[in-house]
Amino acid sequence: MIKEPDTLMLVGFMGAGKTTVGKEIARQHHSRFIDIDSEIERVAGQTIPEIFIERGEIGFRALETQVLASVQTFNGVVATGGGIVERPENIAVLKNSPATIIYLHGNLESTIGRLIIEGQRPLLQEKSTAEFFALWKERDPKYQSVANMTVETVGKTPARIAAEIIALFSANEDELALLALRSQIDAFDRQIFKIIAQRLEVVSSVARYKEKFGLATIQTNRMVRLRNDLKADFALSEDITDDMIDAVMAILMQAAIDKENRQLDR
Ligand SMILES: Nc1ncnc2c1ncn2[C@@H]1O[C@H](COP(=O)(O)OP(=O)(O)OP(=O)(O)O)[C@@H](O)[C@H]1O
Ligand SMILES: O=C(O)C1=C[C@@H](O)[C@@H](O)[C@H](O)C1
Ligand SMILES: [Mg+2]
Repeated sequence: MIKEPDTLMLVGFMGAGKTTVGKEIARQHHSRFIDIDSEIERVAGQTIPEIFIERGEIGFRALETQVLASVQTFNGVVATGGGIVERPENIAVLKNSPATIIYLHGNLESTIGRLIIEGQRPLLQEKSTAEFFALWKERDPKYQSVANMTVETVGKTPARIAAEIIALFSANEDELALLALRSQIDAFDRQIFKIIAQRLEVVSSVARYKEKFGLATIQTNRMVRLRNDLKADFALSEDITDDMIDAVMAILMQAAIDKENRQLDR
């Protein structure tokens, strides 16, 4: 299916990284890139916020449908706008498209965080958090329904996501389901290590506290209690065994002790 598509189209919620990752795929793969939002701005001679103000969302969606039709055989990477699945006629175009369509899946928390930093998206300004969440839930199955493959983006850099997508070009049809699952696993691994890094940041503050009050780095009672509490909390899980908790906590605690000792120069 994926084999070096003439047209690779990215869909997903606003802020999922379609523009950023699309440009990165084009850079790494030496292909061309087009962004439907930029094309709309070029055709209209206005920015997206201006189009929303002057023509309303309906006017914007009409332009979007027009531009979507014009990029169906674009030779390269196409980044769509987050609302490309809003109109049923666009969904029909995407379902019948000769393009290979990838859904860049993310999570609401990181997406909203990025969009707030950026501003710019009219729908973000006018919707409450609850409405935004509802929009997310409503669009997710629509992106799934038009995509040939879903790539999980949480915790991954744009360069990593781009490389993952390029690697799909040499995969055969049978491998795609497996690669979609691995895409999720790779995202979890990144999240796990990000949380470990955050845990170690807190360890730094603990070290400063211990220094201030002259406490020992190793608090044996707490280390034992921590493991026992975790074992109790995960007692019903078949996968998180006591042995696993002991092994993982041994690594985390050693990393914490090393960090505290480095920091306190002990
Ligand atoms: N994987 C990522 N990790 C960190 N930041 C990212 C990632 N992907 C995108 N970003 C950042 O998030 C912001 C939004 O990204 P981008 O504009 O590519 O989203 P989009 O999917 O094209 O959104 P829209 O549907 O509104 O066009 C940008 O500031 C970008 O740098
Ligand atoms: O999610 C949406 O509906 C939108 C996303 C952006 O890409 C722009 O197309 C516009 O801000 C609307
Ligand atoms: Mg974009």
